[in-house]
Amino acid sequence: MAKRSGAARIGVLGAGGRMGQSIIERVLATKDAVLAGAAEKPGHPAMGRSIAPSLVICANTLALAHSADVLVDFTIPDALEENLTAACDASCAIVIGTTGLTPKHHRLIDEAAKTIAVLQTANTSLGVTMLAALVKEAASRLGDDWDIEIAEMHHRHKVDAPSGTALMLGEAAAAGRGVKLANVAAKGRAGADAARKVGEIGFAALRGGSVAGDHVVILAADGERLELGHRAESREIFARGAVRAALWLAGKPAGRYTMNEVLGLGA
Ligand SMILES: NC(=O)C1=CN([C@@H]2O[C@H](COP(=O)(O)OP(=O)(O)OC[C@H]3O[C@@H](n4cnc5c(N)ncnc54)[C@H](OP(=O)(O)O)[C@@H]3O)[C@@H](O)[C@H]2O)C=CC1
Ligand SMILES: O=C(O)C1=N[C@H](C(=O)O)C[C@H](O)C1
Repeated sequence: MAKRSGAARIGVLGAGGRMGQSIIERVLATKDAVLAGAAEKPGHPAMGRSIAPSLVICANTLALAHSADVLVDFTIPDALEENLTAACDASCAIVIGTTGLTPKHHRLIDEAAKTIAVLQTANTSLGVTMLAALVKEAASRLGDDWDIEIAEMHHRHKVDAPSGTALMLGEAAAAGRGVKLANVAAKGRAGADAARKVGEIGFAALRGGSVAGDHVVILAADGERLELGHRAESREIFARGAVRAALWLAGKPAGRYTMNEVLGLGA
């Protein structure tokens, strides 16, 4: 990947979306970043919209990848394969913030990371990255008699549940406990047979209004409760973290990187 010289050129995918718009603003306000362009899916109402002098939102992800050092993808899971293919074909790094990813998507990311630099995270904020480390530590030190539950609230438009961040915090708790999340996760309890099972990590998802993203991990024992949480006051924090990650990733050799590395918290 020899495309980089000077400021990093960033291409934004999902440019008409809530995060896409916020990331474009952040790139334009960042000294070391240059907006290479922005793309949306064909036929999107934002197509052709002006985003900077002589730059409009286009539908050609591959052309954008060729003109960028790094793509920033906050779109939908179904767009991931095409976005990774374009990034690999153009030898362009990619930051993936899209949530709702399945194991199949993670296999595609691992495969792409053999060719290009890829950073995937469900949450680009500094606070949540730190929170995940704290949750892992707490889960590893407190015994199995501490029940772990994760609650989150997001705006009324969010389509995936539990949030990618809630699942990431669940992974952190499970890793602290030395178990696999898939074996202990309880998502959306309901009905007359929903009593908590020993060792479960439970999830509750609330949706409403314009909430940017609230998460709390509750560790509950007999007689006491530890709550570790984070509240996003606006999408700006995610955009700030995404651009920071993009600048860090541009020019890196092929591999799969983490937000912890961007923030110097270790792999
Ligand atoms: N990692 C993090 O820190 C954060 C992650 N997210 C995640 O980012 C994703 C986007 O969130 P948000 O911006 O709120 O959602 P939006 O629905 O507002 O934006 C997604 C955009 O992507 C567009 N899109 C769909 N398919 C394609 C495609 N093939 N190519 C290019 N663009 C496409 C959508 O178009 P259309 O509307 O027509 O479908 C839409 O404009 C979600 O998965 C969300 O959970 C959000 C915040 C922070
Ligand atoms: O869709 C959102 O808005 C958000 N999605 C991410 C998630 O699923 O965790 C991150 C953040 O909480 C906002």
